[in-house]
Amino acid sequence: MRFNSLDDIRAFCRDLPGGDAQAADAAALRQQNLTKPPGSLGRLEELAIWLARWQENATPRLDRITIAVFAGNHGIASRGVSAYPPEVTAQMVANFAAGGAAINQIATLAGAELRVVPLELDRPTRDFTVAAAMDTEDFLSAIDTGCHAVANDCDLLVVGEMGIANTTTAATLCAALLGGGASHWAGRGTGVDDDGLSRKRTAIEAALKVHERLLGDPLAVAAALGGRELAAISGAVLAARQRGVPVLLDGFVATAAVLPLARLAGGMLDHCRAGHVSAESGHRDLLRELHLDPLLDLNMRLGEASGAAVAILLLRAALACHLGMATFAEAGVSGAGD
Ligand SMILES: Cc1cc2ncn([C@H]3O[C@H](COP(=O)(O)O)[C@@H](O)[C@H]3O)c2cc1C
Ligand SMILES: O=C(O)c1cccnc1
Repeated sequence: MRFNSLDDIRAFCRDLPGGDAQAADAAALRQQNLTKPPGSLGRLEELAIWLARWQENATPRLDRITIAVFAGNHGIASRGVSAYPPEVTAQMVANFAAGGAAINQIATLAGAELRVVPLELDRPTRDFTVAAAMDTEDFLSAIDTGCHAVANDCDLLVVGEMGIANTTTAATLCAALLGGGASHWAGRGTGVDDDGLSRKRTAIEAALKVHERLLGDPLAVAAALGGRELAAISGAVLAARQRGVPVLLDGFVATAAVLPLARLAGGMLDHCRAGHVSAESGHRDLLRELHLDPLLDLNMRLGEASGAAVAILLLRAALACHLGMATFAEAGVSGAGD
């Protein structure tokens, strides 16, 4: 799939694929017949049914899981909004390739393929307190990169990011599209001190002023106040919707990346689940705004898809029960009131 204009994206969002209701009904019926009191596996039951709906298959699979970590650099990093220098983005991309990051360990444990996608790291986006971070062409190109990260035969997509200063970008998108002010959405990210947090708030406020006239247009906001790796995440989420691939979102940054899409169309994130709620302040409120109930709450605040990757293990538990358990009839177990 290729979006040649912002209007192409808007058109796709107006006519979203709805998943397979029959596959979901069949999976729900199977859950009723498995050897357990109805509902006793709690959210694991709902997760199995959700996989069936969005894979369009009553017998869902988790044979091929892709974790896509998109990386980008941000002009706003020059404002002293991160505890780390921008070189760390490329250095961590090298660390992912060498197998030395947290996500490498969790991906291996979860049986998932890790795909790291750097987006023009030596050409940071513009400082959005001065000008638009990206022009439309740049934004669409990042969306396209995200679309290409989703294979047709993928059973589950997990999205995350690496980009020094991108918690400022994420907070700016939230403030622009949800209101509430810079202080509400700015958190400590990699661990900025009080001065750093204050620089973050100042940058967000300046950006909101400079781009005030765009604030009613979610895609214009995503281009002017976003980042390439966030745009790529939204592209991957769009492609997943088209290709019948359910998605796990990682933390604050990955969730903020899809906020502009959610503003375009109710139901846009129905094929997505929040893998976890990050300790980054703002994530819990953002999830509430998007009606996403996180699967895990582990006080993690790393990014790089790590929280969502841990949640793959829960999906594997849900699927193992769904596919492997016996029904009451098969096991000769009496039902309630038999
Ligand atoms: C060594 C290291 C590894 C990381 N892995 C993810 N992030 C996370 O931290 C960054 C966002 O925080 P801020 O907005 O404060 O810069 C992103 O790159 C994010 O993925 C990391 C950050 C560091 C330093
Ligand atoms: O929740 C996140 O996405 C996050 C938190 C801190 C640093 N980087 C990312």
